Amino acid sequence: MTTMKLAFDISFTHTEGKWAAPGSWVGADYPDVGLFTELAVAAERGGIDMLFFGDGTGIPDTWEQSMDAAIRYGIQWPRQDMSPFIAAMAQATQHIGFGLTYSSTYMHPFYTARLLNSLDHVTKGRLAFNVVASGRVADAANYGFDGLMDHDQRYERMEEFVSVCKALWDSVEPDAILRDRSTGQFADPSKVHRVDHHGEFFDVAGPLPSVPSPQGHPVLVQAGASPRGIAASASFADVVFGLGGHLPSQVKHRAALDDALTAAGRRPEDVGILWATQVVLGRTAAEAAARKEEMASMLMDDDAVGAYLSYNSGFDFSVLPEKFTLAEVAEQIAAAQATQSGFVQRLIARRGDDGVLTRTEFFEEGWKYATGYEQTIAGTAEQVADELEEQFLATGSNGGFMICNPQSMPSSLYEVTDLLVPELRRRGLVSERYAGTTLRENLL
Ligand SMILES: Cc1cc2nc3c(=O)[nH]c(=O)nc-3n(C[C@H](O)[C@H](O)[C@H](O)COP(=O)(O)O)c2cc1C
Repeated sequence: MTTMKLAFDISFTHTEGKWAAPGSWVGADYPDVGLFTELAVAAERGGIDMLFFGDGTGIPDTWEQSMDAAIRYGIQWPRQDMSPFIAAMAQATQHIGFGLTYSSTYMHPFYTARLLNSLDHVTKGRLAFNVVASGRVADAANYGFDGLMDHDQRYERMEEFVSVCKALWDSVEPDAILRDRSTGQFADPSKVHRVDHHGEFFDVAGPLPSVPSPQGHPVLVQAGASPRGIAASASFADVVFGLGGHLPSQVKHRAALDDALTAAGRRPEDVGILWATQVVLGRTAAEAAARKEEMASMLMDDDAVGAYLSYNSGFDFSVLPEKFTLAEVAEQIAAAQATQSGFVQRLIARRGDDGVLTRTEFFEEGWKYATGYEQTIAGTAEQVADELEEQFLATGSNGGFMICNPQSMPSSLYEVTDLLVPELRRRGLVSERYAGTTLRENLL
């Protein structure tokens, strides 16, 4: 049987009030590298295939065009560049992989390809690159853009970005380095090639001034969920990061990806989806249910919720009237070239798009979305495993789960490694040990 892969997204261990949650950041403050290293060691001991870090570089300021709410409440901010942290975590571990995010909308492929090549060396072949098409205005302003690039153009740029990275990673052939002490020849010039790329977005000469890394190319991850985003996944992703928590949407996403892969001349069975999934585990169902309720009870101010939603959608929800329909909001979001997936689409999937909603209802739903309350699977290890098994089977047993948004760290990780993983292993759903030495061998 194909086994389920397990990744753990620890991008947000400290934002949205989680820095102060019981059991969180005990004895350490974000971004203490010691706690991250402790997490990596514990995740590896518990059989997690990959620790994952999303990224965003702006302070949310879409809400009322101000960053005050985000700073006051610690909404999606602060965020470190995780690459040096991954280098540290890799030194304390041997098997677990690391997923690092950079934006193809703002970064340059030469710099990125070179950095990721070095990280693949430092991790000994345990690196994944999550390529994102940033849909956040606050990020744009850091890179000299005064607004968002057109939605589909972000994906045109992403595809070119990735093809340049791949050409650079291939520009030094795996056997180009000779290190022949007897002749003094270091490398074979016939195996090092210029790239000479001239495209719509980038001009890059190459080659990469680097030694080929253990994986050659890091594992490529992509998360776009719109039709154009899925087409981009189909063109290059090794594994897709998909929104979980709503099985009918997941089944649709899987089918759309399969069609896009076939159209791109690739085999659907070669590209798994890791479903973003939130879990709360308890030794009893009642304990888990009570802990899930704690998530929603830690109520945040409307400003904090608005800062979160507006940043992630690229749309200022403070302009909403007292009453509106979701169809009207979705239309305004599309007109603003903001993301076409996420909270509003999720709400439409649940409630339809023609019912009237008040602002208060919208922000209550928004807080549940921000905390992941609605889609959190709470229960004993057996109950959570039942749910994951059902989702895995219904989506083609291809990929696995990205456990996201832990309530508190490190305690939420220990619940997964100590309660859930043993149950999934007992069912033969998760393998007993790492299959190989590189992330590509373990995750794909
Ligand atoms: C599961 C998931 C994770 C994402 N992670 C990030 C991230 O870490 N940083 C970021 O800038 N964008 C992230 N995105 C945003 C996507 O890269 C993309 O911009 C967004 O989904 C809009 O594209 P779409 O309309 O094709 O979905 C994520 C999206 C999804 C669905």
